[in-house]
Amino acid sequence: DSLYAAFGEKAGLVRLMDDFVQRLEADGRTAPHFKDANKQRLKEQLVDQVCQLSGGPCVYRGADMKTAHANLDIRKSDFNALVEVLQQSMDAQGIPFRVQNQLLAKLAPMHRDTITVR
Ligand code: HEM
Repeated sequence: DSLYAAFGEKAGLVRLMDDFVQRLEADGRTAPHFKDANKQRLKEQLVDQVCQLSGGPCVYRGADMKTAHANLDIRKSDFNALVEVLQQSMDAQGIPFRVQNQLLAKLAPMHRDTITVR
């Protein structure tokens, strides 16, 4: 079965990203970064991006990761905090650990383009 199916297809991803962005705004480590973000657009782009990455029928049309994060002050610790919040969110949605790790493996290499402060 595809990873997309394991995430509950489009409806599951919409639920996940709603919850994820809410947690990003609530967590003291990530909140400052997302204070001025367009949360609705961000959620939609995350749904499309993860839908495509997980083998779903979507096409991600947002900015490439380097461009999207270029003007943001993102450190390795911020990246790690975001991944931890995503894990909390996937736990809350009942996503199996094995499935969580399959997504995290696809996101991990993006540290190169999203961490802007070395
Ligand atoms: C695997 C890691 C990451 C992925 C997959 C990811 C994904 C995305 C996507 C898809 C967008 C939307 C691009 C667009 O609208 O065209 C975005 C924007 C953004 N991301 Fe990330 N991101 C990652 C890491 C981070 C980290 C670590 C932070 C900060 C803690 C961060 C903060 C932001 C902010 C503030 C925006 C802009 C929102 C706005 O201005 O409306 N991202 N990201």
